[in-house]
Amino acid sequence: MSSLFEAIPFVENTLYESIISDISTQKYSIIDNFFTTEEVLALRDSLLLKYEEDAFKKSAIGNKDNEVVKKAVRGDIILWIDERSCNAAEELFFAKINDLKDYLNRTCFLGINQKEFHYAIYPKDTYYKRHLDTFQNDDRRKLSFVCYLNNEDWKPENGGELVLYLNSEEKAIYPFPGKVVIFESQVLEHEVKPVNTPRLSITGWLKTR
Ligand SMILES: O=C(O)CCC(=O)C(=O)O
Ligand SMILES: [Fe+2]
Repeated sequence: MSSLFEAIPFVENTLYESIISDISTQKYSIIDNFFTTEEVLALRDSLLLKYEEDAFKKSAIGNKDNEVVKKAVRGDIILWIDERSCNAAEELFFAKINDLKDYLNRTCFLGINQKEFHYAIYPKDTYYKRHLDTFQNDDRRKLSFVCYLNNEDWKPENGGELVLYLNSEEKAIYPFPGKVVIFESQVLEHEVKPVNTPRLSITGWLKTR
């Protein structure tokens, strides 16, 4: 008799295995070219178009039921992405995210069955102070996911490093285009250093119900 697991072919994915290994040993993983140059370009165009349409709003601290806008803590402006009404670029984005999510669920039994993603723009002189990505009234966020959509010529002098506060060191990560950073939402405190050139990204969370 064939078992349920034999019915679903499993192909090991080297990239995903290295992400899983990184997260289990150090609580975070950095993937330099998770998105191709073309994908970044399409997603950046999508972000900029929506910004021109004025769809962004000042981001808030707290979740959707408990929102307070606090400029002293974070200065980015955000736009949530609705997976049910995606454009072509966003569809490709979610195809990659869902593939990774399904792999994580099959290999790590994480039980991820929800996700939420938003575009973010950090205008000049904004930042996001040191924080954890979980809320007092909601601990469903398991993995945080940041994808940078900056121009190819982004320079370290532009600021906006993501700093992860590890046990023994502070890890600074430059927001180069196509790079993805994944980390454990409930464990790793982090911050975004002040930017002196607008900084573009998509941030999201893989969640349990
Ligand atoms: O953009 C980043 O590098 C991190 C953003 C962040 O920490 C957040 O939105 O919670
Ligand atoms: Fe965060």
